[in-house]
Amino acid sequence: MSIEVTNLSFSYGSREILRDLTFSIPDGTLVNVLGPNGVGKSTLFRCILGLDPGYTGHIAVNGKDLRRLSIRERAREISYIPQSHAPVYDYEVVDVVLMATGNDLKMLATPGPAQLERAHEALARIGIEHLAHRTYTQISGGEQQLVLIARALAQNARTIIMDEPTSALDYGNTMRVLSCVRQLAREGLSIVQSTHNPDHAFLYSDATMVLAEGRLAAFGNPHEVITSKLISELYDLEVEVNSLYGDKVRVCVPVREIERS
Ligand SMILES: Nc1ncnc2c1ncn2[C@@H]1O[C@H](COP(=O)(O)OP(=O)(O)OP(=O)(O)O)[C@@H](O)[C@H]1O
Repeated sequence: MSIEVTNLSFSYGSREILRDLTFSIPDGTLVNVLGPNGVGKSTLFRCILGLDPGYTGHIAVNGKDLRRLSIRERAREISYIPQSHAPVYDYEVVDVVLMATGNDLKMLATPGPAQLERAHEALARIGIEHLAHRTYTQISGGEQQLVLIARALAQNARTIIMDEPTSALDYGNTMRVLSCVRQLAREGLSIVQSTHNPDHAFLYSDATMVLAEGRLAAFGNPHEVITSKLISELYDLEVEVNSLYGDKVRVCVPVREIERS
């Protein structure tokens, strides 16, 4: 089991954000987390990453109690791709990826040929080896996102957490990044990503987790979880889920907009 969360609650001061969440994410699963702005998706990720240690309950990553892992041990189990970011790396792309390979080095040791090979392998795996010697701050937002995925891969962790990985991307890059992420899950990695687009959950997830008012409102197969009723209530908007291509794919439509036109 990649991630096991039991009775997780978390508060900022007296404000409870997450209330009694219990769920398990098996290996090789792509999970999309849906929920309105401010519901606690990033907070949940921060707890699982060990960045908000003040939670109650129990979190195990790849069978290991999160509280017992050092920062270095956590980095071996789980990698993180943050929400859209201001690029700070004025380095070559390959060096940005190389930085993630340090978790298996001794203290103060510098990366060597093995780590460099791993960085190039990760770039090749994501199909962006041609960017290796470009300056990170001078490539596009979509390319930067792909570099961050390569960086997460080079970290060699079995579990990847992605906080709205496509929020800054155009349509083409969004689909390319999500498709790449799905392929990685098929190869055995566990990936948990937040999204604001339920259509993406239909297209690119094995399971959908829905957070509402601090609680786990639903978790399971996207076709069973994402219903017109749930999405309408979640976003306070009249939405109808429609089926396309013999129900191979479903899409959400805000019906009021159609009635007006
Ligand atoms: N450091 C903090 N101190 C106090 N409150 C915080 C802090 N960080 C986040 N919050 C609050 O906790 C709640 C959950 O925030 P969080 O960022 O987890 O939501 P989210 O679901 O990821 O939102 P979004 O979809 O907008 O990114 C919000 O109401 C937010 O204002």
